[in-house]
Amino acid sequence: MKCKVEKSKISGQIVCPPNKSYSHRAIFLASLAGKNSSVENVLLSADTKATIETCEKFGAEIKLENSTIIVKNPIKIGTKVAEINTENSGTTMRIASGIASLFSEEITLTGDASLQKRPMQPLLDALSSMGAQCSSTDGKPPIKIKGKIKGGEVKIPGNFSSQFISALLISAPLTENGINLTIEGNLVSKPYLDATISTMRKFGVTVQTLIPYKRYNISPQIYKECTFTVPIDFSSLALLLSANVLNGEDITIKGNIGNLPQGDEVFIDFLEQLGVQVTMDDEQIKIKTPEKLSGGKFDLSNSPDLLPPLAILALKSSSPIEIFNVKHARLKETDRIAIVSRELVKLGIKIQEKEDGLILEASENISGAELNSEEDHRLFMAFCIAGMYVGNCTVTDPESVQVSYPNFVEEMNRMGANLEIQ
Ligand SMILES: O=C(O)C1=C[C@@H](OP(=O)(O)O)[C@@H](O)[C@H](O)C1
Ligand SMILES: C=C(OP(=O)(O)O)C(=O)O
Repeated sequence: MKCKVEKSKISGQIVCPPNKSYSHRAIFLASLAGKNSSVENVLLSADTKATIETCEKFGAEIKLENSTIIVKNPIKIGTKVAEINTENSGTTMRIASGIASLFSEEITLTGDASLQKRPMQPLLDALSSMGAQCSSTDGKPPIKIKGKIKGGEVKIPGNFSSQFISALLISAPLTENGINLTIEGNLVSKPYLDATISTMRKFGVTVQTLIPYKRYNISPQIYKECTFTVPIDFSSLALLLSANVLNGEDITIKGNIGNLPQGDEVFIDFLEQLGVQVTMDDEQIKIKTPEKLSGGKFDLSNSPDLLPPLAILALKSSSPIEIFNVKHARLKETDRIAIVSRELVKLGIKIQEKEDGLILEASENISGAELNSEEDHRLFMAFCIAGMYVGNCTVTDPESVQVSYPNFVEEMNRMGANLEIQ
């Protein structure tokens, strides 16, 4: 399927979707805690449904009431587990692998074609060093894990994905000995580790930080019952804000902003650097956009998911937008550096692809094109927003929005966009 995109102006109010990363973490931790933990304002998307189904396979009983998840019975370590398929969700795959290592029976985890290309070896090596037997296809899913790990000293490289470290932290309190964790090299996507630790704290577990983003100690503990409320998703908000900058007229974005750490909040600073005025309180965000953005250099090491919404702002920028320090964006649902470079050039943006980022500059000749999003939800949404600015575009794979923002197309059209699924 594809989506035809005509030049569009959008206006009015829109509610930002709940946060995907916190929904995953809270569903897992509520399922590991005692009876009757709940997660309010949970994101219900294909990725978070994969997490719910994974917890059910691990033996949890979960009830859904409107947008609240209630765990009737927690995960039972030792339940006989059939194969787990986490579909397109890297977060689910990584955290579930950590939990699988607490079971003594072998568990197979797999995912869709995209997930089968994403790295798992550093996490499997870390679990093996604690006594698990792990196998995989070239370090990628499908993988097999046979625990059970007892904990102890573990080392893991930080330069591929913070999700490996989140996975070890979440499983650590449930090991016999606890875990002493050392992160080797520079850690990417650091705020996602803060998100993991904050969520663990809400569920009554303490992570001792010996050296931030380097050394952690987690003693044996139990997760305690909690009612967790999920805040808005700054990664989805970044897409809404870039839609507003390129195509918006008097838009108000609503949602529970909360005070939990979110690396992608830095998008607000990026917009200000580009010359956009942002007004924000606890419940809503409004912006005022200049005729032309001013360009600049942006370090996305801690916020890789901002690459698509930031890259498309080059369309309205008088100077280049340089994105750097984000080689790990190549390890997502697609190689986002390569695909953004390959596709946005079709609109007439001049692009230099670097190993760790992109330099993008608008040209005189901006025109519509057929854009291939390669079934990557963030690329599909960013390309549609770019298409709304340029006009006369098509973007492939509209169904990918199910992963993080299921009603994206309907919401854009409600606000006046001209997106037609064909
Ligand atoms: O833990 C998480 O919820 C996530 C961590 C980040 O991945 P990496 O740590 O692999 O960069 C981010 O890109 C992803 O969308 C969600
Ligand atoms: C990379 C992403 O998610 P995950 O790693 O969970 O697949 C994403 O949502 O952009």
